[in-house]
Amino acid sequence: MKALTRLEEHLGELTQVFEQARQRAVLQAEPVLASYALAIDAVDLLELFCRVDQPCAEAVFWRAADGGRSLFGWGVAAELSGAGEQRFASVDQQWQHWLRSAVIHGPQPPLLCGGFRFDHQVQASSAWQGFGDASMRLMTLLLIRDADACWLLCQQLVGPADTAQSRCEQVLNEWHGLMDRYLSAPVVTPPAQHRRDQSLPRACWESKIVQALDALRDTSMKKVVLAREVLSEFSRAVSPGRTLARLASNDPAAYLFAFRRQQSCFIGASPERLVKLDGGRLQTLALAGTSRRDPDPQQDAQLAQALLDCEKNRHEHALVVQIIESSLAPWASQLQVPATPSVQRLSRVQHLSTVIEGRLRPQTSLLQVVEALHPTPAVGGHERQQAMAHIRHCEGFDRGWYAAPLGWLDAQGNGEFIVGLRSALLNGEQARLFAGCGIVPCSDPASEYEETCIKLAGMQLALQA
Ligand SMILES: C=C(O[C@H]1C=CC=C(C(=O)O)[C@@H]1O)C(=O)O
Repeated sequence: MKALTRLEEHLGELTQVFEQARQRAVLQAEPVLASYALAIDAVDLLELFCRVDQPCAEAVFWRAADGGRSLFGWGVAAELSGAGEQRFASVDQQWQHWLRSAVIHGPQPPLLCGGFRFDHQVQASSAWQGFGDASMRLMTLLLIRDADACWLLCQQLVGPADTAQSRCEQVLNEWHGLMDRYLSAPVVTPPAQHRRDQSLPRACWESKIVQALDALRDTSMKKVVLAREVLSEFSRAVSPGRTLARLASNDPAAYLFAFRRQQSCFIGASPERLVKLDGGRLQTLALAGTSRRDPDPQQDAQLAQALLDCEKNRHEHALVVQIIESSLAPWASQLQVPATPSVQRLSRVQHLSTVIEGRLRPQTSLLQVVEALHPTPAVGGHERQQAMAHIRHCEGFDRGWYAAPLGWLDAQGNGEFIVGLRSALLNGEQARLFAGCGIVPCSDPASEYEETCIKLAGMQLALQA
């Protein structure tokens, strides 16, 4: 807590940074990005997220699966958005534009975090209002933790008509709001009791799989991923903090994320990295092919071996590897692609997984790679346009940010995006849960349905009182 109260001591420097940005903004006649970072004592960012768990907070939490970087963002200073086909490019261009004149101070560069809608061609349903086709936010306060090092980043967009003082005040107001919530006694609300679930009846969903199998037989489409949405209702508002804490303890090997926007929170524990970029080194992951886990280690090892030996799962997986490799080729060199997959174990499921590494080509940005990869056949299908059209016409609900790229990028071009799987959209007493499966010609509708149930179980457990 001591670590979190030092901002006032830096007010002089903070004002100087904002003043410099204001002067540039006057010269350029447009707002200028200003960021000020300072090292602070290590803070448990998950605990921070849980303690400031109150409705209407604009907050973000993100934690890498390898226990690497965690982020906690509070308050929105500015947002880069985009719509339609150009959404990745337009965020990229606006970000580059801001960075050309930015005033940056301290040991961490400015950083955006947010996400992209799964399919920009589908109109957002009312549940997903506020999330956008592309929405990368400059959070007013961003806490970054890498291993034991921790930083506080204050970010603002300073306009020509602003004063440095007014910008400082905004940062301090957010800071005090955060501290008030953090330091006040936690509001202990009784846990929400699960009331009921609504979803497409099993037979109807399985008939969609039969329809997909027909399409795989009758067209040149080779794979399509179909998902289910389950609308769960609870006795009272579901707490994002409590849910996130449970996800963290139930599945420590997953990426954790929570995007709080107005009354809603998109939350999850995803096993799937889309792409990580660190100093030009690129890492991505092909993840497809699933089996359940078994509490008995011997049985569990047998299930893993059966997954590796299963022709259907190997085919489903190989398609993902092949497409990721070809999608990356224009953007990355020296690609290393292992010939055989390994097994990635999570608490409830195990997946076939292949780590793919390479070097980013010059003049290429992280968002160009994200755009090239999304949607991989692990969440869309192959051929991509055919599969997307099939999902659009047959799935029957709005995926929103489910199965979409979520993550962060910084002013040095580094960043990481994951795929928004094993997730739910919380809104008051309701939670929409999502899970899907890759359908290939020999898929069995009943087994696919059961696979979605296992994939949903992690979130269901986290939501349970
Ligand atoms: C689409 C999902 O999982 C994908 C990722 C891993 C394994 C998958 C599979 O085996 O079908 C899916 O492609 C989901 O969890 O909703």
